[in-house]
Amino acid sequence: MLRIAVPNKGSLSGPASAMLHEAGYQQRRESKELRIVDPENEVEFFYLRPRDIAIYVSSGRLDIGITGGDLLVDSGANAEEILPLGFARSTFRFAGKPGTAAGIEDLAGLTVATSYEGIVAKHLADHGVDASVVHLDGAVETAIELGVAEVIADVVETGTSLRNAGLEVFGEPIMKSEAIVIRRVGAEAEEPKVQQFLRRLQGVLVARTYVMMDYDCRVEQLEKAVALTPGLESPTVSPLHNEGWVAVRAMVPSKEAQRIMDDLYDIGARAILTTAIHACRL
Ligand SMILES: Nc1ncnc2c1ncn2[C@@H]1O[C@H](COP(=O)(O)OP(=O)(O)OP(=O)(O)O)[C@@H](O)[C@H]1O
Ligand SMILES: O=P(O)(O)OC[C@H]1O[C@H](OP(=O)(O)OP(=O)(O)O)[C@H](O)[C@@H]1O
Ligand SMILES: [Mg+2]
Repeated sequence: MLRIAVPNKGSLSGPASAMLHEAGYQQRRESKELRIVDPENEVEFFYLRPRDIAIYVSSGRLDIGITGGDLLVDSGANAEEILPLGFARSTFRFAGKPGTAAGIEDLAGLTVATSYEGIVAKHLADHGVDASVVHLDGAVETAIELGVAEVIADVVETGTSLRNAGLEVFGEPIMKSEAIVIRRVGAEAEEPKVQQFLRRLQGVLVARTYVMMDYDCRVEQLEKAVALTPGLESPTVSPLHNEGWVAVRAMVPSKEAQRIMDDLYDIGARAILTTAIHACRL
């Protein structure tokens, strides 16, 4: 049975469970459940603190985990990313009161408050900057106002939390992060159950980012049309009853669907339809 760690709280928890559900796995019904077995799919899910997931996975007792890229780096655990999941996207940045610092080189002798001590200490060391790091569990934006630190390093998504605290980011982003699937470094890469799990999640990612597009066009316009809708491998082209016309079917990125429909219309394609993809295996 495949043993998988899933975040039990925070920003990663809801989207991770939703994605697993979409991939056909049973998920817990109540937020207090710590583990559930999905016998049909031969998978056991363990609901753990996002911060602890890389540690469990690196121990080898759990096969796979879903966590944040930043949390993996912060943990220093012997685990690696095997699939990016496209949600919980954020950057990790330094911030302070306006005028405090312009870049990492200005941090020498200052104190940085963060919940991600592993990332920050390594980043400072890599840049040869001698600053102190104080660990706080959360709400680090308040640390400056309360005199615990001059600077913070934290997750930034919209920047609202920083603005509300009167703080500004400075310097280069320390890292980018998103939700990822991780495995222990050195684990058997070709394990069929793991591969099947990854294919299912990839299917969800594709179904979320692509739509199916169908249209009719004149044979003379086919080359131009196919250039607009190359599909993942190659589009399906079928003859129509009316001579000189073909029907074309291809997957296109959902974000570009409207523009592609306009462009197809302009070259004479008609009956242009898009339909949602509910699931897929590439
Ligand atoms: N506002 C946000 N937008 C996007 N991703 C976020 C946001 N806040 C945290 N994350 C991501 O979620 C992960 C942090 O998980 P965590 O469970 O600590 O979230 P949390 O919401 O801060 O919960 P907690 O209350 O335990 O601090 C990290 O990978 C981080 O990049
Ligand atoms: O840029 P924003 O969109 O404002 O998002 C970033 C904020 O979200 C997270 O906080 P969270 O709500 O998890 O609280 P915490 O600090 O207690 O972890 C993070 O620590 C930042 O404070
Ligand atoms: Mg948090």
